[in-house]
Amino acid sequence: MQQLLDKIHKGLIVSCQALENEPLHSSFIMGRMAIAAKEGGATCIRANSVADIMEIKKNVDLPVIGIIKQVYGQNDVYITPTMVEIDALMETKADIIATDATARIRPNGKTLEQFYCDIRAKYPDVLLMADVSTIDEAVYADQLGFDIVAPTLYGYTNETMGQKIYQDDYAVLKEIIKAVKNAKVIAEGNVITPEIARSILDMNVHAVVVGGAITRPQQITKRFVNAMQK
Ligand SMILES: CC(=O)N[C@H](C=O)[C@@H](O)[C@H](O)[C@H](O)COP(=O)(O)O
Repeated sequence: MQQLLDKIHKGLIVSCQALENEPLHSSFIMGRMAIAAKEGGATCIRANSVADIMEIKKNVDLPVIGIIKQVYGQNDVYITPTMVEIDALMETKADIIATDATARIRPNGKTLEQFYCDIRAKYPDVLLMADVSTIDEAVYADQLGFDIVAPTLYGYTNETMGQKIYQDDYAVLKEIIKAVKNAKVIAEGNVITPEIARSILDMNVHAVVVGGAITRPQQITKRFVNAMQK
């Protein structure tokens, strides 16, 4: 466990994800993305779905943070929301499992605390990453016993919609780093330039996750087009 955390310390984690509605949706392509990330120096991959994780593990020997994005009806919790997705991720031998750790009630009516206890009862040793959206949620996830806390959902909940990690001189991230006592803090979400990644690394985070700015060409293209139209 500690060995794995050491391995990813201060490194770049590349999120290789493309949902059904995205142009690169394909496990084959995500596997190639992971190879490219490794060639570039990434220390870890974050990936969504059993198929993508299996393909990525076939192609690279880097640790993988596994998630399953699954929407249940009208419920807003979609990152590894229930035990069904945890069980499936355990089968893939994902090295770390990430889940929504916001204060929202989960699809099956469970609170985060109930869900956390269920996971720990069944898989006591799994490395768990909490995807949170606020400072309070980061503190709570740390108190529950999550190994890693990340502001992945900052900007994606009703309370935080549209906020970006780099705004206000990284105020929210800085507060999370200060408030979290035991878990490792990993920066994730809207790290869109190497300069932002560098600034964040200097703030005593364990590692940095970059997704779209590396693996979503539609986002990269848009950023160029927007800049050129100014
Ligand atoms: C909010 C949500 O569902 N985030 C997802 C979580 O896994 C991914 O779609 C993001 O790409 C990932 O968090 C990395 O962030 P960014 O792509 O901004 O570097």
